[in-house]
Amino acid sequence: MSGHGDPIPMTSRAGGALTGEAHVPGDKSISHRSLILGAMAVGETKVSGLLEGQDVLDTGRAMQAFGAEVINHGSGNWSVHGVGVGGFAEPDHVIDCGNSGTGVRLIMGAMATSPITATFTGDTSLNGRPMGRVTDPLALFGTQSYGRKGGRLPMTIVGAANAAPVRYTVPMPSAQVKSAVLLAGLNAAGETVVIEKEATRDHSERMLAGFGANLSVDDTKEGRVITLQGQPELKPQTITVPRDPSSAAFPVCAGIVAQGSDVLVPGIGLNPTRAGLFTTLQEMGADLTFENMREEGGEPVADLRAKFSDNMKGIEVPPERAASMIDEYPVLSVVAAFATGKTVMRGVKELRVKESDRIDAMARGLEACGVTVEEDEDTFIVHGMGVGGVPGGGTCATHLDHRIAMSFMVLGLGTQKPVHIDDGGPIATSFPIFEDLMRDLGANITRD
Ligand SMILES: O=C(O)C1=C[C@@H](OP(=O)(O)O)[C@@H](O)[C@H](O)C1
Ligand SMILES: C=C(OP(=O)(O)O)C(=O)O
Repeated sequence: MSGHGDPIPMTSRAGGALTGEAHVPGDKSISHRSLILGAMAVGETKVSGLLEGQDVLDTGRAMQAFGAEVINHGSGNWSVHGVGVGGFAEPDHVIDCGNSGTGVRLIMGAMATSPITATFTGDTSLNGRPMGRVTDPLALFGTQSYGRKGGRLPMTIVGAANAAPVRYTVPMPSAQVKSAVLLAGLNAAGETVVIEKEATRDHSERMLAGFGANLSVDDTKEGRVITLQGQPELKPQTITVPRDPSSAAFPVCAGIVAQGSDVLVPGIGLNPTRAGLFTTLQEMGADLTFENMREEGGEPVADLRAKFSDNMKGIEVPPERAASMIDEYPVLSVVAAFATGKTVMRGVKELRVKESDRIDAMARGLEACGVTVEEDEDTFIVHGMGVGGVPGGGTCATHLDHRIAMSFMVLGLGTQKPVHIDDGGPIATSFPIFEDLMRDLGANITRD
């Protein structure tokens, strides 16, 4: 999906409590990986609860272009007939990854050590994002890349024949880069080692092990050292995709900021590499509780109960927590506007290379709604105005960024005047049922 349709301006207004249960869709990170690893296994992988957002649908189409069969059985049930490690066919058209950084970077890794050539593109947002962070380590395998200036898409990748394994320390906290190198290492004979100084989401490691790859993870002074034996035969799996904590963040934060609310968001994974937002909200004094704590598929899971919180304080978010909540800073900065005092977010420069520059997008939108912010390259500070104190009334630019769009819709549920966004279309990339789900809870969110 290289373009979007007409912009969809939207408005959210305060008024009325949000109540009931919010069943959020499947995890986006795990959905992408289910399709890609399914395509690299031999035989049929069955997936239930797949996120049917545009990002994941684009990855499914890409896997078909590389020769896998991807079948939609309805109601979130999909199957993938994989072609095996090293079995990708050369696509006969350009691979369009739409809005998805995860999709394009993981797929580049997955094809980088097969002797085939593929050209990748995306929408205006994705074509502005840096790909050098992936093509630099892929070059160590012998993979060649030809992109636009600054390592931007559209880009052609020429896969390496007979790739040698690599040892690579990821220079920034990025699960996408780590995963791209691991996926490339699958078709390199010998041991590929990836080292990350800060732990990032570990779905690739867990799922590779689940598919039968020989992989070990060691915590050392150097960091997390992941060692993968190349050229395994991956075994097809039956996967139940858990609900996405990054999507859960929106009804949870909406419940916290909308007067009188009591919202239950059931079945959310609390994998420590993903759950930083919920810890942060509790530290701020938000009325957020974990009910029915349990284990599912080896992961901690809980039902999250979020109630209107009128006594939150701004805090310093520890920078070492950033990777575990990287996609949640936009909506955290909304909650911070309703706290008293400053919320200081340091170590967040990765936000500048997401679907938009998320520090800039949130700063400008919050200012348009009467909130004072401060920023530097790596820091974002929101000056809270307390419950009832946030004016609202602005129109916020979403820059083809789903999380910016949803964050400002949450803001409007607690402000004095309505909050507008110029385009809610990108919400469909990760949370296609967002509007219906929020309205069912009682949120006043409308298309203009
Ligand atoms: O690996 C993944 O599934 C993701 C990794 C993160 O990106 P980075 O690797 O760029 O931090 C995150 O922002 C993205 O939404 C999903
Ligand atoms: C950053 C995100 O996704 P991606 O990098 O896959 O586009 C996100 O979903 O917030």
